[in-house]
Amino acid sequence: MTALSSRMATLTLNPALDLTVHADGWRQGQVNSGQSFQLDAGGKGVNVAAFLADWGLRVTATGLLGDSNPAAFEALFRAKGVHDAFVRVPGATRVGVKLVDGEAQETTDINLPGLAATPQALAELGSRLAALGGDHGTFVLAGSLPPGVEADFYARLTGTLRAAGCFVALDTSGAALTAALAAQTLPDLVKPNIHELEAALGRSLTHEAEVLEAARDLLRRGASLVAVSQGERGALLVSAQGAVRAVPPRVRITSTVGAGDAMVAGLVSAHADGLDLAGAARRATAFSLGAITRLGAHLPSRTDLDAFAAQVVIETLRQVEKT
Ligand SMILES: Nc1ncnc2c1ncn2[C@@H]1O[C@H](COP(=O)(O)OP(=O)(O)O)[C@@H](O)[C@H]1O
Ligand SMILES: O=P(O)(O)OC[C@H]1O[C@](O)(COP(=O)(O)O)[C@@H](O)[C@@H]1O
Repeated sequence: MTALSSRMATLTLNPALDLTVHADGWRQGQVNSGQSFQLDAGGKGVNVAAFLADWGLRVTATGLLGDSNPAAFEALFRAKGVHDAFVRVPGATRVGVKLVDGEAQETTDINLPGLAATPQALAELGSRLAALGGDHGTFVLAGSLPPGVEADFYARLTGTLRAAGCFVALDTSGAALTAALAAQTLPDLVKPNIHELEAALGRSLTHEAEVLEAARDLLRRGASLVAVSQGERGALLVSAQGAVRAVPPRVRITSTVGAGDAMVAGLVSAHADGLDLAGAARRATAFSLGAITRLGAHLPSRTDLDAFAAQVVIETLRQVEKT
């Protein structure tokens, strides 16, 4: 097989067991009563793999997984038919706390650092990635880097994978995103949210024109699609075809956890299907709407996704050339 294979791989160096607590009207610094809780296997690449598998694609999930609490991940992979290529490492995968206030329609996330990666674990992961590179044409590199991993990990891996002819999508934050965006070889697809992009570039992007200019700069430097998500304001997508804003309809939110991961999965599936920019924006937003209207990384039926897609408003943005 060649790197043009349709198989996709997602990489999660820092998975998380997401503990969602529903506590309507909860107040910071007070004793609160909650209504319910749920524990889901998560982390960015895990979620992307789950969404892609729900869409019907063949997916391998790799990364580093604690060997003392892998059951929820293994059950998720079995249920979705995701090939489990995670390296097991000693210890427990972190828990991520997600506090949902259904009244205020607000989700508060507390993400922890995660298990430190040892040189041995990283070496084993390197071998596994090299093997996957032989028969996977698309790689999604997603999530924060755990302690023990250099900030330029994604930047270097992107260079290696793209040199091998793979399509690379990146969704990360902090120093890892800064390094990846400053690298010689950029990922094909980048999906930061607006706050992550501002932090990575070290400047605020208040006006749409500033976001567009930042995205176009990444295109000039080698990316083929930049999607900047902005929560309920939707997302701005920029490619060689132009720029669009995808505005979601108002929906009843169950939890916004996984909204961005679903968008990444939608964009990757749109790329695989050769959709144009507007089609990709519609598909990706429909995936996000599917994610925020349910708990865990599960897509609704194709009928429901089509209904969401039909409600997304695609605004074409004018190219404002600098004089
Ligand atoms: N409150 C919301 N209402 C409607 N759509 C939303 C809402 N929050 C997120 N989305 C959808 O999910 C996409 C990704 O959400 P965002 O919060 O920007 O990503 P991330 O999870 O990476 O921070 C948005 O572009 C939008 O389409
Ligand atoms: O790797 P990070 O940046 O710490 O994020 C981990 C968290 O992100 C999630 O993947 C959700 O991400 P999004 O809400 O951005 O889609 C959770 O499952 C997980 O707890």
